[in-house]
Amino acid sequence: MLKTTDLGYWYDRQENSLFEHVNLEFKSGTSYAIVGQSGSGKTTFLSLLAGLDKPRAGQIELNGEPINKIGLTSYRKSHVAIVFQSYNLFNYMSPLNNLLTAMAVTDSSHRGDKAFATTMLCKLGITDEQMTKNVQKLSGGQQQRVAIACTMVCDAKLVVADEPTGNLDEENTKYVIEQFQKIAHDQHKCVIIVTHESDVAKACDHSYRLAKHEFVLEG
Ligand SMILES: Nc1ncnc2c1ncn2[C@@H]1O[C@H](COP(=O)(O)OP(=O)(O)OP(=O)(O)O)[C@@H](O)[C@H]1O
Repeated sequence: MLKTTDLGYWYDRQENSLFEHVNLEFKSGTSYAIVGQSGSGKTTFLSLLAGLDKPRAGQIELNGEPINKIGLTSYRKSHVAIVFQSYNLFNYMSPLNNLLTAMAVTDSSHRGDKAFATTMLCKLGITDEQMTKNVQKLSGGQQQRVAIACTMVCDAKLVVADEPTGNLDEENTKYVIEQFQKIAHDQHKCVIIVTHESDVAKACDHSYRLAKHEFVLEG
């Protein structure tokens, strides 16, 4: 589904590149973890895959089409759903309205379908009462589940997450990872998660370590 060819990125000078000549493939229906030391370039790599930044070298293709040809704005809108460590929800809205907004701004095929949004929130353990109160009144784990539900109601086939369990306790981490696995396997999406947590990496179908400017498959 997603393919990088000779991908390279550096902030100041090419001699200080974070990575170069990265040739990887990410498939639908599969989850991937990206691990590596702090500062190695994991978030930067994820931001390229998400179309938030442009590579310095090489290219990224979605189903054979370079994403810069699709146009990064339209690529992000139609094909990518992002989950952040800090949830990034509209904090003046309810969980339900967050989902309805996500569906509207991404032109989801479920746009306006309140029943569908309710079902997805319910699947993620958000109660009827929690769905309609301000999202800030929910715990961190519950808010992250709402953020994940947002990716489930969008049509985007690529779901990228940057440290999605960074603020969560063990129980919520386990739950969140189970949901990402369901998104990959049941919704047949490609899920790519940057993480520092070995349990999260182990739960994914494949894990790449970014070390010494290269991505190495670990498991
Ligand atoms: N806008 C920027 N300008 C210059 N250097 C940057 C910028 N953003 C990040 N960097 C540097 O690029 C390197 C990689 O950063 P990145 O955030 O991708 O690493 P990471 O592996 O995700 O780190 P962490 O695990 O700590 O989140 C770091 O050394 C960082 O200081």
